[in-house]
Amino acid sequence: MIEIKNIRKSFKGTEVIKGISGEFQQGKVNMIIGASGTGKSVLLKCIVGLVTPDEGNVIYRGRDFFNSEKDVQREIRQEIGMLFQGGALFDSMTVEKNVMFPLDVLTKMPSDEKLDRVNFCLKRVGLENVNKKMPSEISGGMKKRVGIARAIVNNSKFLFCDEPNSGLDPQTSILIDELIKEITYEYDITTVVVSHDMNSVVESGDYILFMYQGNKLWEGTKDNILQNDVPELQDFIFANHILRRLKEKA
Ligand SMILES: Nc1ncnc2c1ncn2[C@@H]1O[C@H](COP(=O)(O)OP(=O)(O)OP(=O)(O)O)[C@@H](O)[C@H]1O
Repeated sequence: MIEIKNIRKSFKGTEVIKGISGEFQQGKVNMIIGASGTGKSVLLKCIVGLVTPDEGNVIYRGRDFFNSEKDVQREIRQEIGMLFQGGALFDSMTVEKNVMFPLDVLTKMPSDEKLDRVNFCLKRVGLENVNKKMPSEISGGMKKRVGIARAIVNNSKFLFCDEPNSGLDPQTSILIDELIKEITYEYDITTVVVSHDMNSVVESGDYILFMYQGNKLWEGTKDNILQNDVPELQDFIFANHILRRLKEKA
């Protein structure tokens, strides 16, 4: 589990995260949702330690990240896998080298063991016989799969995904959502996904934190999000015309 407590962050006197708390459960897909510019990415960066909050705590299975010694912070960092927007693969490295990268940097594993682990993860995300391809030779959906393989290669306990569906067609988006869900449940990972894709939210959101202008306005699950009584969340959800029409018919 990851607990966040009263996170605040300002840039040049403007507060963009205004005291957010929440609990991201282990073995669940936890989602941070909200409109563009509302602070989702800044909150995610505070959680993974890329940005230091002005106030608040981020607690990884009992370890308070910002109040820990450097070696504990390093230990937590090694347990984190990240899937960045657009995949963020290294263009000059093969698929195999991309997935192996965290093992090269973070472990002293022998080469044959590293290769076995890379092959296992590539197979797990449905990719075989692509080891020697360059990122430019594979599709956007395949790049995301490679990104997921790289994020779990070091047996991550925490998986962060920033807009995993960006740039994908609706069918590929669904496959990527399914993969993130399956991996989360199978390996009992605490997964946190930043998204503004309502399809993903209603399919995957075991826990959902809705942000609006730096505040948490609602939290709940995919099973009760459509019954919320928060006008800002309703506007966010029903900005999707199909959902709006379904609501009007209901
Ligand atoms: N390093 C920074 N310096 C100053 N302002 C920043 C910085 N990073 C983010 N902001 C501001 O913080 C606010 C929230 O940005 P953020 O990127 O978290 O939004 P978001 O909800 O992730 O949006 P999107 O869905 O478009 O990615 C914005 O007003 C942005 O301009």
